[in-house]
Amino acid sequence: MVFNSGLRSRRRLPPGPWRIPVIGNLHHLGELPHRSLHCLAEKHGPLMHLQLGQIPTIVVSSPEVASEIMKTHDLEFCNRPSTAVFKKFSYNGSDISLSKYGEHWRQMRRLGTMEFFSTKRVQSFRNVREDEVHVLIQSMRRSCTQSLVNLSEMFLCMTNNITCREVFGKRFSDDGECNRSKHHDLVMEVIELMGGSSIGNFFPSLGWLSVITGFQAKLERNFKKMDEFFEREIEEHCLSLMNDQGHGDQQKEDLLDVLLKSQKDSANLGFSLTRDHIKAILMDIFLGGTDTSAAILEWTMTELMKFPSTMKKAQDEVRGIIGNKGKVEENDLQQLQYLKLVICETLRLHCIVPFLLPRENSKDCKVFGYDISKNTRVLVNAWAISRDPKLWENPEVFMPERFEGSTINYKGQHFEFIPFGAGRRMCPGMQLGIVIVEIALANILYHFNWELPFGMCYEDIDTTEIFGVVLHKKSPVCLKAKPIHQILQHSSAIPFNDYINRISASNASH
Ligand code: HEM
Repeated sequence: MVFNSGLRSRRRLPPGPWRIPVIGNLHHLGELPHRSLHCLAEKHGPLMHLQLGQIPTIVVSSPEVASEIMKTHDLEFCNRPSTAVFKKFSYNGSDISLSKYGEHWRQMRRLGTMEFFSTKRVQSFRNVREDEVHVLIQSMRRSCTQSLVNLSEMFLCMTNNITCREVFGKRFSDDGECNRSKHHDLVMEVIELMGGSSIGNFFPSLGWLSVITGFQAKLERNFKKMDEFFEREIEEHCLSLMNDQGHGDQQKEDLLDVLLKSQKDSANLGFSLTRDHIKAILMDIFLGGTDTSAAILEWTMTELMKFPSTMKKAQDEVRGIIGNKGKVEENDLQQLQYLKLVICETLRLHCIVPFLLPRENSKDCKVFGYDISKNTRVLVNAWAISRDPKLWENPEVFMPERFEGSTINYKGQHFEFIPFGAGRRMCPGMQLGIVIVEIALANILYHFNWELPFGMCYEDIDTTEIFGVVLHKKSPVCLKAKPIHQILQHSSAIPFNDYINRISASNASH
């Protein structure tokens, strides 16, 4: 079924409109023919028109057009589309990430920027992150004696625990291990639903079919559980604030404390913050903060295992700088310049939010000479842009050195590399997410040597990507961990640096 393109033909969009048979592909965004989109982009240029069901959509695959959309015409293109799933989980557009552009979004984004994404706030959670990384390292130590370490699973648990502590001031898996809690599973189900696609996303007039397929019921069930979880925590926090057991100390405040205080202080805030607004922001933080950092860690370890000399260089750096201090702390991160390049390269090669979040234009406009009608959906294919051979030398190769001395960074100024998006709707949680990745990665490289499971060689490492809102690895990263300090204990006569050299040499000989 093909509908009117919605694009006026004064200058036709090459090569379109492409009509993707979405009916056969409704289950999951991951099944959208992403790789073929990449090929089409290569063949047909930087701007492609697709007709996804009833929704006119353009896919942007070049930095020039991305810059037109997210810089020159940012104001016209900074709306988010409204789908059934987005509406539900954003409490009808009450949040930051999925709300329509306008006064409400501006107020919420300002509140976020001032109160929870600021450098000061990010630093106030330093202890939380360092504690949870310590828990991660201890859990890895315990599990590595018996079996392979499932890093994918542990990274997710760690990021979920960090988010819970930042938001609610407590951990939900209280056994002191890096384990799953029931909230963890719930968050993962919701993220999957967000990445999935119901028929209503592409054929709004057929939205009722979601009831028959069971999608609607699943949506309602998960939303209800998440909402009940938030309600319980809000009630508990309100009670403790009423009893004046709120911490008072800004260093110890959790994000829900901050939101509840802002709600009380609505005169200063300039608008009234409702309970739905608060729950919508909590949803943003859970969905934005959990899966993304875990996926970056998962891909970084995969690439480091594929490139042992890069692994050695990163380990040498961290061990050389930290010496026998026993752990990496956040104060040390500034010195770990190579580690930062490694993370940049992971973000380039495995763009974690491959299509960014979808945008929509609020009025008719002209981009690169093409007329684009109001309400056209825009997907920026940041994944394809950061692997484009016209922009990157050997784009499929993991090579952190390419960023050495380069002015290109991920802060939204360089459109060939936009893993956090750009413009008004750029990710505000970048700092919060990156510091988790840095501190966790630095510590796992410092504390362990990593080996592939017995009988496996580097060519066997699976790098198949699963496309959802977040780009995951098809198979989990399971590795053999050799704790450095155990080796040290067994031969205490040899100085630490000799050990480091010896261990690094054994790593390099792989
Ligand atoms: C570290 C990994 C992360 C990555 C790769 C990432 C990526 C993104 C991307 C690509 C967007 C869409 C930008 C656009 O449309 O131009 C986005 C938006 C957003 N992210 Fe992140 N993000 C990360 C971490 C976080 C964290 C930790 C939080 C919150 C705790 C967060 C909260 C948000 C919010 C609220 C938005 C919506 C902004 C708006 O629409 O105004 N993100 N993120």
